[in-house]
Amino acid sequence: MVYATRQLLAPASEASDADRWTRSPVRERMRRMVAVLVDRIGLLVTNDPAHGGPLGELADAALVVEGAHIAWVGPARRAPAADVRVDAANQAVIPGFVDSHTHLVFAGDRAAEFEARMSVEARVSGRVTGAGRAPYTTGGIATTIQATRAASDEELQATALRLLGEMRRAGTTTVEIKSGYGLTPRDEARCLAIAEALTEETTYLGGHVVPPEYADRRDEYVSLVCREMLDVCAKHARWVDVFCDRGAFDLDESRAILAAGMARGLRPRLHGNQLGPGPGVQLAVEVGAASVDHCTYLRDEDVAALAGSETVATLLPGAEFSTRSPYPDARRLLDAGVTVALATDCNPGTSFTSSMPFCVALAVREMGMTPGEALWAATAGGARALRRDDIGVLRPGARADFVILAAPSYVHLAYRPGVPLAAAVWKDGRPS
Ligand SMILES: N=CN[C@@H](CCC(=O)O)C(=O)O
Ligand SMILES: [Zn+2]
Repeated sequence: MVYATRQLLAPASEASDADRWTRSPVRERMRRMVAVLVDRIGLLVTNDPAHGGPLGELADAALVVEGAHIAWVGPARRAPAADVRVDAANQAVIPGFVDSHTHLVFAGDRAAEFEARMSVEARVSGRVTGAGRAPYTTGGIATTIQATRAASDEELQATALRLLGEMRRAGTTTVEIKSGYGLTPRDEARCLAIAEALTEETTYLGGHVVPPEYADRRDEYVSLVCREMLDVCAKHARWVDVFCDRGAFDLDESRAILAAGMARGLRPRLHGNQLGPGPGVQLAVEVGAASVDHCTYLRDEDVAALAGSETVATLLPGAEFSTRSPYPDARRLLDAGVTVALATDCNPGTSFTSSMPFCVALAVREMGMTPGEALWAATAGGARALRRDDIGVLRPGARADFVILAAPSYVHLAYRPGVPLAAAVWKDGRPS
């Protein structure tokens, strides 16, 4: 089982023998005592600058796992003794991907919307051109809201679990999950409760769009998001997010939604500058957001504001791919000194991919990132976007989340696009 959801959701009184064993302190102590040596790593990416450069690469390396954490990292010839040895067969090992932006709790399918968007463009222009003929609009979100409200908890959970399984098999070991397709107090709270059973990184996105029933009562909806909806959602979330963009929320509305969440102890992050230039980036910097996500349309002052801040620019190339929009200019951000992360934005409307390797390949091919920069952004960058220092890095004390690739180098993630290269994925010190 990739995620121990059943144990998390099952009331204690209903625990089976297997559940009791899974949680038993004896098992936990036994697990901690076993040291696992991952040996013969041809190329180890640690993301620890102590080993040189941002990627902290080590050739002919090894690492030792104890319990859920990394205990030792270094040259294979100096590896300490261990209880169990795993042979990496001279392949590359990288930190697990940190997918810091996903919308996994939803129901329904929008393949028809995608097909129409692709087909209209081709028919109008007579050939496939860039964006502008049939651009993505936020209108399609209503389709997913309707399906999500109609779905049972079990259906929503099953979809999220299926997507998490896809992610894990591709090498992702940490996932942020947003609400945002319920948009009633009851539906947002149940979406977040489902997300909370799957990850620590949950995000309240009642401010995704104004749902159709509030179309003529925007102020009432913003008030609902800031009060009654937040009241029932805050306990399930670590983060508050808002979609500050054309067709979603304006600057004042977005500021109010973030302020309300922050007053309840949630930490801010934003969707911004996806559909056009706008105030999202400036607002993110103003409120000290951990991340502003999309960043497709940036003015010079936006880049400068990010460069002078702790706010990460999280780029979501799956969205530009699936909406046939211009890609964000990662090179411009990196050259200005901005911290860049990559994430999938997995959602049924703009980016129905669960694959971080696909996003890495797009970032390298289309956004001016080197393979090394893209790998860092998909691992350490994602960790920064979640303000975490225990993931996205392989050093003693960090979580033992890593991927043994079926490749001699991480460069293959972009060099061999679409090819499943995650040979083994370890999460919390265990292969999964
Ligand atoms: N940009 C806003 N929200 C999603 C898309 C939502 C949808 O179309 O369903 C995104 O991150 O791309
Ligand atoms: Zn999103």
